[in-house]
Amino acid sequence: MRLLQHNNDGEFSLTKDFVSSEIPEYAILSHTWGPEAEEVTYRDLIDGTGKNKAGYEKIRLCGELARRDRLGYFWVDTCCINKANYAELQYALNSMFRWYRKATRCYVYLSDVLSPPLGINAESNAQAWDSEFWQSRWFTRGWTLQELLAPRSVEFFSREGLRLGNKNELKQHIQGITSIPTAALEGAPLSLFSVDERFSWMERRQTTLEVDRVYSMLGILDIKMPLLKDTEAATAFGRLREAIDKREKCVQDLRLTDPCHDKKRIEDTKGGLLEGSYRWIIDNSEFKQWRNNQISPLLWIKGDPGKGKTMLLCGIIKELSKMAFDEAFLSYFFCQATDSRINNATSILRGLIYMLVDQKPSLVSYIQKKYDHSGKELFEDTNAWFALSEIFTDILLDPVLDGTYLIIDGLDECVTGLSQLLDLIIQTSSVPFRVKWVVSSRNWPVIGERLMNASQNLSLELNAESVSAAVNIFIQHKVLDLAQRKKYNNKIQDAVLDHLSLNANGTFLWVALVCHDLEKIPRWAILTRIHDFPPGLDALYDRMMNQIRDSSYIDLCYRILALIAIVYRPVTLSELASLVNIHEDISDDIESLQEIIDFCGSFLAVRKDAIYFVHQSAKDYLFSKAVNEIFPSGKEGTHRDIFLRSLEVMPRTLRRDVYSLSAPGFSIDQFKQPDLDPLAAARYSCLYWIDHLVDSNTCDGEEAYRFLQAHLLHWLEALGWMGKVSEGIRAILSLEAYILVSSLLI
Ligand SMILES: Nc1ncnc2c1ncn2[C@@H]1O[C@H](COP(=O)(O)OP(=O)(O)OP(=O)(O)O)[C@@H](O)[C@H]1O
Repeated sequence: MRLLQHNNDGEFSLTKDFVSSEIPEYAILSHTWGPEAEEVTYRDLIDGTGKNKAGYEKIRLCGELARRDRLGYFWVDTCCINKANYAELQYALNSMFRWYRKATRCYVYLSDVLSPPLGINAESNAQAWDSEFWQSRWFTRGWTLQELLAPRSVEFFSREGLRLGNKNELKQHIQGITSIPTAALEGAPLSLFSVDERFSWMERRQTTLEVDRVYSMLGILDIKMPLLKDTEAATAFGRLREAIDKREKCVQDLRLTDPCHDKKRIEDTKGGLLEGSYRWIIDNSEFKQWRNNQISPLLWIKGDPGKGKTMLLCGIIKELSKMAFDEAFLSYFFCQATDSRINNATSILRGLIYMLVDQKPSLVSYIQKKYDHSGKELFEDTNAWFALSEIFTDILLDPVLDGTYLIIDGLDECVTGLSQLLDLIIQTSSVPFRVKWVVSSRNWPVIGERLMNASQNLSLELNAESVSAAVNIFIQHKVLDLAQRKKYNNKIQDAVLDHLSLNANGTFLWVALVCHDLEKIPRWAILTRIHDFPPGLDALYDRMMNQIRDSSYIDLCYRILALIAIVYRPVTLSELASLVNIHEDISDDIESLQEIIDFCGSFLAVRKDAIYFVHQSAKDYLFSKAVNEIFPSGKEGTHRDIFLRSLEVMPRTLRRDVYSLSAPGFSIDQFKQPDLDPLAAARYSCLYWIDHLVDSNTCDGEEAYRFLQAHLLHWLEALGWMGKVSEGIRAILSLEAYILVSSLLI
């Protein structure tokens, strides 16, 4: 970027061409062009001509204002770009938005607005000024749209160079003139506004050349385009739309889940984030050292189950999100072993990249070329990890991501590809990368061996005092809530508070589980039963298990727990009903299904119709301490049960034209799923029946063959409605491999 700088003689001259990382602070001018001959060009400045041109005055004004604001450099589009150089012009067109955004100050020179009123006749002058401002040509031109939106500080000046106000002070006027939402004027990320809405801001604006309307939108849409030849000008808008459509398709295919929604769901499932219980981290010395880059850009937060790592990371994200947009980007991922969509290294990379391109869409350029060759397969085939890690490292080298924060919660819950993920994290937390990482995990030696020396460590056990204080805040909050809802008197409230404080041992989860159980105990029984809750997570799980053993529904509870522990993604209540063979009369009765889940102690929780383990440690407990009871025929037996149940459920549901639409060729975009979805109970089975067959290790595909013979097309139709045909093809390929291996074994 070439800037202007004052000389000793009071005039100004061009500087060298700065590379991005070296650009000093500068001011920038926004104006409308007069007749071309009157504007000062790059050539004029090189040749020392142009002082007599009318355009010289506004450059001088910009220089004076920059000096007033203690800025040594300034930039003016008429003379800082050598338009005779094609490569430079192309670079400038694609960089203009960023240059306006990075400017410390932007001065808008309104050549058709006179100074605001002073002294006598102020009121009538004010009206004249008002109407000149509203009618100013500056608001009708194409390029000035990005000059209004991109910079943080925009000040308006009259023809005489007097200050009229800044973007914030004149916000009401500007909003009225342009119809641009106030949030966008206040600097909200433009990616929050739809592409169509952003196009609409340009609708009534003009540019000298039609093609400039396209170029002036590039930054606003955060897209890069090569310069078009004159012959291509007529199709410029079409090309821009096409580039945007291609980009959107690529991002859609990249998105597996939205980590932002996962975070909301996890926070909600865990009962909401309590501010007082995580704020200690902000003042923690290791955290501060990491923030100040003193030891390592990689912070590893480690602690035992239920110590509050996930919620702590939610809190850290909340704090980091308070940074101004564009100061740094923030991308995160919450890993959950219980959900096959978010429990592996490839999904983690997809999530992190998705969040980055969502905030900075032009980063898609690092993916687009490969995606244009391979389509969605790029993110899904056997080489997906390699392709994605290459894309990820390229993206992280982009200077625009300097100081970006990357966060992964639950490395111990990354079931596939943990080792390669750790390598990548360590690699990208060193020079030349300038991103900062926060990762969390349990105290697992396999993770410790890799991260211990490569990161700044923050152990929750070594910060026991802060964690205990945070747990106490959590206890007080939970007990107060219980006391209010269950109308405890002071004696009961104090007894609960005492028992929890004495036994929590710095473990949030223990408190959460006990409070969950206290909900079900009547007020009058609390004083006698509060001591039934032993300290320690495992002891609490033992107690829950004993309650199931003593209940009349032991068999049903075991089948449900086994199923929820084995499924590849959380199932809904109606899917559960169809998969564990619950009595037909209640399979549609949500309240009864919910009651059945309650029989499983506090191991399970239902959120938004989906069933989850209350915590990963509950599932771990079942696998380590109750595996023989829950899985009498081993895990393979449960896989086989789910497979066989799926083969019963699907034929009952799937049929030709399952939604009774009659018309062939019905577009999926026009389709609205009915409230009573005929596929509801069979969705899980359609997606995963083959995976369960494969994992059951049962050496015959006879049942599968019979099902496919009768229902292959029905199944494909159902997958089509679910938008999961490619998953079906992947499943068929794995069935084929499975049958092949099985037949060799026979
Ligand atoms: N700041 C907080 N606000 C509200 N609830 C919290 C907070 N911290 C912890 N909890 C409660 O404690 C429980 C356990 O916390 P969390 O899941 O964060 O532990 P964890 O250390 O990530 O466990 P694990 O390593 O086993 O996954 C949560 O389900 C929630 O109920």
